[in-house]
Amino acid sequence: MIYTVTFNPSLDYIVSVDDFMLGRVNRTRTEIIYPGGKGINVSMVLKNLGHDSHALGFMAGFTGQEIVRLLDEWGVRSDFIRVEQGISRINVKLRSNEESEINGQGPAIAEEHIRQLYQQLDRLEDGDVLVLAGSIPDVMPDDIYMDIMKHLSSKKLHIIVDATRDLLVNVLPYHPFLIKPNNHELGEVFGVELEDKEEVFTYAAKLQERGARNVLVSMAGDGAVLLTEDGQRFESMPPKGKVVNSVGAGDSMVAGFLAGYMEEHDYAKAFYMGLCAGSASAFSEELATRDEVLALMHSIGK
Ligand SMILES: Nc1ncnc2c1ncn2[C@@H]1O[C@H](COP(=O)(O)OP(=O)(O)OP(=O)(O)O)[C@@H](O)[C@H]1O
Ligand SMILES: O=P(O)(O)OC[C@@]1(O)O[C@H](CO)[C@@H](O)[C@@H]1O
Repeated sequence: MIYTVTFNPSLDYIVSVDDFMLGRVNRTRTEIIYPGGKGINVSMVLKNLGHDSHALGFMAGFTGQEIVRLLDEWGVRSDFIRVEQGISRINVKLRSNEESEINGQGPAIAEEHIRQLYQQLDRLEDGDVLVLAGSIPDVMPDDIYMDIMKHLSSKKLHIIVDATRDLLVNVLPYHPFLIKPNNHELGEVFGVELEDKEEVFTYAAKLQERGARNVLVSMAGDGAVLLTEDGQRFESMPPKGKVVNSVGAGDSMVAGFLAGYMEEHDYAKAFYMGLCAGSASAFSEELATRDEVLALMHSIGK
């Protein structure tokens, strides 16, 4: 079974505004609400790709209830731990001449809630996949993903981590199966700005030296690169298309990679399916569907 954990789910309020102006009353042209948070997006795209998963994490208040309801409607099984205080975030995604985002902090999670998560994770079995994705509420220590990996280290799991800075770096000694920073997040770890693919490979290799098994680095409109544990290197520009809504493109890439890997245990298939799932989400209002992903793979000869 695949499990995703989203510590900090959200309702994504995606609005488009023509010529947004700071300091003025702006009116939306379109508005839509989706359940969000990185692990949740991974679960939703996996569902679209034909793979069931179990979404775990924490939720609070009326927004939390709505996230669970929307996931249920999507056909994603979830078992979120309810936090009594505060509400799950509403993250604002503004589409105008540029894309801007305001992401909330999320409710505080108490020791007791973490204990409940550990109880759920103790049910994982050898061969299961665990996706730890997204930010954690501000008040939490940034070694929580590491602690979870340490706790589960006696099991043979495939653990995927999509996080930034210390939250990501701390897990490396526990050999995550896959990490997926974007090029800016990878650069941030080393205090450099990375645009060029060769440089990205160099720094991805440094994360492998520190313990990551496979390193997938997304580069938005410039595609992605992958360094595998068996020494293969893949790089590609994305398929062609018009960007409509890139929220969740990175999560779609993680879901596509996972689906491709599970279907054929082949890194090439995983890489291209990840790449095209990212682009398919970026090219449509909603998250990628299987047909869209396969059509884009076909368009690049994969
Ligand atoms: N403008 C674009 N054109 C084509 N493909 C894109 C574009 N933006 C994203 N993608 C696809 O999605 C993948 C992931 O995108 P990106 O690098 O933006 O991830 P991310 O920064 O983790 O995104 P997010 O945090 O919004 O989920 C890219 O590698 C690419 O395949
Ligand atoms: O604040 P975080 O946890 O880093 O990111 C949260 C978020 O921006 O990530 C998803 C897109 O990747 C959105 O659904 C969600 O709003």
